Amino acid sequence: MKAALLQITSSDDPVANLAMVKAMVAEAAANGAGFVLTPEVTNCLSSSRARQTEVLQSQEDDLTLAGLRAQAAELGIWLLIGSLGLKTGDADGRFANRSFLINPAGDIAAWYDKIHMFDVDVDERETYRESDGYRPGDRAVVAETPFGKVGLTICYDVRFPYLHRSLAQAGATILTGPAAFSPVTGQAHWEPLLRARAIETGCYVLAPAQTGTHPRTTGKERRTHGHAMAIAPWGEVLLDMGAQPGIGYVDLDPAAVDAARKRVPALRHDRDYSLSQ
Ligand SMILES: O=C(O)CNC(=O)[C@H](CS)NC(=O)CCC(=O)C(=O)O
Repeated sequence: MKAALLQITSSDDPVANLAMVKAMVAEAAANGAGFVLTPEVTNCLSSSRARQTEVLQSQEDDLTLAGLRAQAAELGIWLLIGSLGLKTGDADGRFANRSFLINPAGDIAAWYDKIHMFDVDVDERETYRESDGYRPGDRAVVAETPFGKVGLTICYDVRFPYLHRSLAQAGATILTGPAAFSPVTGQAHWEPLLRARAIETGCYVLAPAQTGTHPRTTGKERRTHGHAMAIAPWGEVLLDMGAQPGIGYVDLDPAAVDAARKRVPALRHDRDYSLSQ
C-alpha cells in the first residue's frame, strides 16, 4: 500500500482549506496513493475561540468531512482526516478535536477524539490551553483495514507511550499521529518521540503535519513545526518533509512489521507492572 502524507498550512478559513486539501488529495491519488493522511485541525487552525465558534460546524454539517468523504468515494481511496475541529453541542461551547478514517466507499470507518489536551507552558512567550477550547476524548480506537489495523492518535498523544502500546497490543500495525506541533517542542522532541513510539511497538508511525505561519483573519499568530514524518517499524525515518507544504509518499509493507517484531519481540515480553502496595 502506497500512503501519502500531506503537509499543509491551514488558515482559519475552512472553505479555502478544503479547496487546498482536495487538490492535494487528488494529486496523491493520481500518483498511486491508496491511503492519504491529512494533519490535525485540517479544517481550521486558529487561536481565536470567537473565530472557531463562527466557522466550525457540527459533524453533521461539516463541509470538510462531507467534501472529503465524497472525494474518497470518488477516488476509491482510504483517507485519514487527521482531525477536524467540530462543534459538539456541549453547554460550555467546547469543540471536539476528532480524527476520521474514511473508507473507499466514503463511509466513516472509525473516529477518534484526541484524549490528551496540550495544556502546556512551553516557555514565557508560548503557552497553550487546548482544554479551554476542546473537550478531551475518552476512548482509544483501532480500525481494521485491508492493509492492517490502524491505531488512531493525535499530536500531543505522541507523548503517551501506554496509549500507543495499548493500540499495538490490540493489533495495530500502523499508528497515525497527525499533528500541529509547536515549533519549540518540535525542534526538541518531535522526531525522537515518533521514532520511540515506532520502535517500542513495531508499528509504522505516520504523522502528517501542519507547518509554517498560519494565515488568520483574527487572533494571535500561530506557527507550527512541520516535518511530517513516516517511521518504519524498525525505527528508520522513511520520510521527513522539512518545513515546506507538500505531499510525501511511503510504501507500507506488512512484512516489515513482522520482521521488526521477530527481531525484537518486546510486545510479547510485556509484563504486568502494577506496583504491589
Ligand atoms: O488548537 C489547535 O488549533 C490545534 N491543536 C493543536 O495545535 C494542538 C493543541 S494546542 N497542538 C498540540 O497538541 C501540540 C503538541 C506539542 O507541540 C507537543 O507535544 O510538544
